[in-house]
Amino acid sequence: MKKTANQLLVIFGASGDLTARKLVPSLFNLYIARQLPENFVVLGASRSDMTDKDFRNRVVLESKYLKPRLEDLKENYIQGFSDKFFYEDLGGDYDTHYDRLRKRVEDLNNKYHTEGNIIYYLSTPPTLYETIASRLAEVELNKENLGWKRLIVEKPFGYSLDTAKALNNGLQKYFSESQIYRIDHYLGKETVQNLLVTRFANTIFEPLWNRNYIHHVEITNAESVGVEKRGGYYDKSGALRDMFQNHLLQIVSLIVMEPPIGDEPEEIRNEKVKALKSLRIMKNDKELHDNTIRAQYMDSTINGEKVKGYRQEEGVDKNSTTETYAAIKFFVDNWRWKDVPFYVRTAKRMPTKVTEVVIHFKSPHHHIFQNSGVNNKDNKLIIRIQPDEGILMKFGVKVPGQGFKVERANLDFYYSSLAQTHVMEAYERLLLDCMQGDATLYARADEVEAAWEFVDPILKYWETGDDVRMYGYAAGVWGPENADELIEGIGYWRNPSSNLADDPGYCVIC
Ligand SMILES: NC(=O)C1=CN([C@@H]2O[C@H](COP(=O)(O)OP(=O)(O)OC[C@H]3O[C@@H](n4cnc5c(N)ncnc54)[C@H](OP(=O)(O)O)[C@@H]3O)[C@@H](O)[C@H]2O)C=CC1
Ligand SMILES: O=C1O[C@H](COP(=O)(O)O)[C@@H](O)[C@H](O)[C@H]1O
Repeated sequence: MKKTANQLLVIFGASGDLTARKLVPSLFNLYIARQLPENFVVLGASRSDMTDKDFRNRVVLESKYLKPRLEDLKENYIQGFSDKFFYEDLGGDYDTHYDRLRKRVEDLNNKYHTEGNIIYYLSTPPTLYETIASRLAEVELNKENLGWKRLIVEKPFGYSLDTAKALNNGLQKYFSESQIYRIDHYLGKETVQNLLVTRFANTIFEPLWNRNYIHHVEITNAESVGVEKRGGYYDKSGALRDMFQNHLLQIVSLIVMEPPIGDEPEEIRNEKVKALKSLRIMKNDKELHDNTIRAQYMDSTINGEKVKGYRQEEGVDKNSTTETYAAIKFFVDNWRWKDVPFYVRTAKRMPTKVTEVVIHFKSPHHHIFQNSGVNNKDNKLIIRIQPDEGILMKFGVKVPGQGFKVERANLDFYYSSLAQTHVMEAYERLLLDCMQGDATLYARADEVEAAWEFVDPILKYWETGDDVRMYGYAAGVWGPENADELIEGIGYWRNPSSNLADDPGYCVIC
């Protein structure tokens, strides 16, 4: 196990949803698992007027989100954990009181022997990221003369290519790139990391992982929920910015990348950047029109319950043109992937919550048996990112009896079968990595910018292009019917609810 140095974690936006729902519960799990360093304290900072005691009550003692894996351990650990939390009020706009913050940091450091090592976690609205970095620098809280300093930056990282570049430049004025950790919680998921192991630790997959054997790649990210209480944020973002630009392109980069020399952070990140830079950028309206589909969910009844349409959600403009569904077809311009289409879709209000990667292999080039290679019976490798994390391989077997009738069989691996292995939550894993100075699972500046380069023309086209359509789909179905037209020659996306049948099983919107 790697060593974790003594340190202080300063959370900006400490009164917010993310702190309570994800960050503190993850720290609690690390605490119970004895993975926090011996000397470790948390200083929360935000606009709200709170004492240390109020903050402890809010995020620890009275929190409904602290649910350790072994519930009966909670009572034994919660008081000790809570004693590690402190709070500093930063006033109205995160712009002032940094002398006071510095004094508090120094006092905590001296009292709790955290050796000058500090992580600053920016969990505020993104408009404040640069302000906070600059104010920290003004009071020299970015200096590494005593202990290291790291800055974790939450998503969204920019709103477009230009704003992402501006943010990178802004932060890099005060913190060096090696100090900046851009979080993407999908990279903290075990199954996303396992993409690398599946590819590069098995001789049975990597030789086939190219245009000679792969027909197309399909990625689905579906959520059954709508925008819930985040309508205000989501309406300014949409599916492409919220999920595709970051989480899904990270998955794409792990599928597309060349083998890294080793498992050092920069070796892996260099290959991911190369992969993202090889995505073919769509240049003209025709390409953008033919290869992208956007849609919004409409009101519907799911399991007898009435469900609002997107435009009726709280915080959403009644005439909103923000997409809750995005499906994109694209190509990767390099030696390995030439002419292999990638199909990626992400959406809210789908029939189920699922994220999966499907590698569709080519048909055998000569069909000896009657029905091999027909009715979509080609080999598939299905990597289930969530839920039921695991890997499913579909291959042809002979149907018992006379003749050579081919049917498809499954080889199925579930992560849960590794019973004694505890799978860390994404935020737990990512926080621990940053505490240990491992940036492998964080996005680098050029990686984020390369992802925006690909997404920017699509966003611009959707915002201002001619003949751009916004389709509707009833909440609870697999998106608009015409999204199937994107998939040439196959005619429909895989139905991820079913591992056995590949029939579309779609509801068509009236
Ligand atoms: N919540 C989530 O599930 C996820 C959140 N994120 C990102 O994490 C960050 C934090 O998210 P979340 O906790 O949900 O956000 P919240 O809206 O809950 O706000 C976080 C903090 O920011 C402060 N704040 C809110 N609005 C303003 C403002 N206009 N000016 C100054 N301070 C403000 C609040 O301080 P106070 O209340 O004290 O005034 C609060 O402490 C965001 O960048 C978000 O995009 C990323 C992934 C998931
Ligand atoms: O970043 C985000 O991710 C969640 C989905 O995360 P998951 O781990 O539950 O798959 C999504 O709901 C949210 O809109 C987005 O901001």
